[in-house]
Amino acid sequence: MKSRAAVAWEAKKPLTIETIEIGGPKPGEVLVEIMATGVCHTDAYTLDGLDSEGKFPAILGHEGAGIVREIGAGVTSLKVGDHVIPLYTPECRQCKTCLSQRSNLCTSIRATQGQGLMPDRTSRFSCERVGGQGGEIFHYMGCSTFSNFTVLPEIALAKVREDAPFDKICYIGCGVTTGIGAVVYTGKVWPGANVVVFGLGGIGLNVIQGARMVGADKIIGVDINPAKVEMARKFGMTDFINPKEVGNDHVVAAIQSLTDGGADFTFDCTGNVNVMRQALEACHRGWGTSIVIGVAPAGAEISTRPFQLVTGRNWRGSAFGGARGRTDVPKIVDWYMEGKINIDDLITHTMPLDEINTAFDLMHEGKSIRSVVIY
Ligand SMILES: NC(=O)c1ccc[n+]([C@@H]2O[C@H](COP(=O)([O-])OP(=O)(O)OC[C@H]3O[C@@H](n4cnc5c(N)ncnc54)[C@H](O)[C@@H]3O)[C@@H](O)[C@H]2O)c1
Ligand SMILES: [Zn+2]
Ligand SMILES: [Zn+2]
Repeated sequence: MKSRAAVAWEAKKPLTIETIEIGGPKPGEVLVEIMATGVCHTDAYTLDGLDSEGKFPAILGHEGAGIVREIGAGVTSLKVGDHVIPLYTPECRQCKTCLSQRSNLCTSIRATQGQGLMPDRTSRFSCERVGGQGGEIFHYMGCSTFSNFTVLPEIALAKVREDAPFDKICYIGCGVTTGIGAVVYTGKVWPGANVVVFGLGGIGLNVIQGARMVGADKIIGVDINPAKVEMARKFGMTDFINPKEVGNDHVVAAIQSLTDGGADFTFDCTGNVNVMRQALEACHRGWGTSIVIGVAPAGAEISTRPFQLVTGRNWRGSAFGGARGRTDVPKIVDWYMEGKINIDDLITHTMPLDEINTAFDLMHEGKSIRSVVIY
């Protein structure tokens, strides 16, 4: 069948809208009509050529929501008409990691997903404009939500309730779950905890509302851009520190004085390795935990004095918020529908597929929190 898609032909070039050919779902696969997709920093990172594994031509996009239109042989957990959110972190419930219940990093299709291919090592996408054999276009993060129709393995789709609006819940496919999940699943933040969030962009705001949802006491935001304060307060931030005002060397001391010695939990949502160090050192001696969410530039390294760890601080990371996609994503959709979390105010821009390059411009100019393409 044919589909409209935004194709990334090479790094640092705008996407172009093409009519592509899609192969039907093979055994264990599902054809999904994407109804809406967010545009995330990770898409921009790959399009900017910063992702060493990035492959071109590709159909980017990993933050979608849509409807099952066709199922391949052997698919049992989904049927035509189901509403779904694609998962770049699948949940097979059979691999060593899934069975361990200790991590969400399912390994079942990791190798082929990283190569831009389906589990049988082929692509379902092709386009006449591509030269070479078959005219193949690569998949991206196993999702490729910048195509109106896409094919995913059954284990990479979360089935969600049908009354939830696609143009909002698509954001649960990455940003919302990354931030809220880091609080709920990775950190297991307790009621009354003091929490510090470094970086008040889309991810940081979701950490803040996750902390509020679980009943954190102080929720301290740290950002070099004071324009972020108003929105952060709306989402639950109680205190704000601007490193440019207190002095970068005094950020840790400022946090210690607000939290009676150090935070129970800190979250890096900047991707800056110097900030990651501050976030660790701002943790309370004996038990404080710092969780790295931000993605650092290729080759960057973190450092601190080992004494920080000897004296009981914990340094952890979180991918996709530690959420097990098929199990936890439907619950997060419920939290949205029940009014426990706010997604509407984070979606600052919407546009049709033809204007998808505008979403990247708005992101680079810092004008959007999240742009959503509606098909
Ligand atoms: N781990 C995951 O699964 C995952 C998933 C999605 C995104 N991410 C990463 O999360 C990070 C945040 O994403 P986002 O969409 O919120 O980005 P964003 O650019 O919208 O927000 C970053 C914020 O950090 C602030 N900031 C920058 N330097 C700072 C500093 N030195 N001190 C304090 N604040 C500073 C900026 O002013 C901005 O408000 C990115 O690195 C992104 O790649 C991780
Ligand atoms: Zn993302
Ligand atoms: Zn698995």
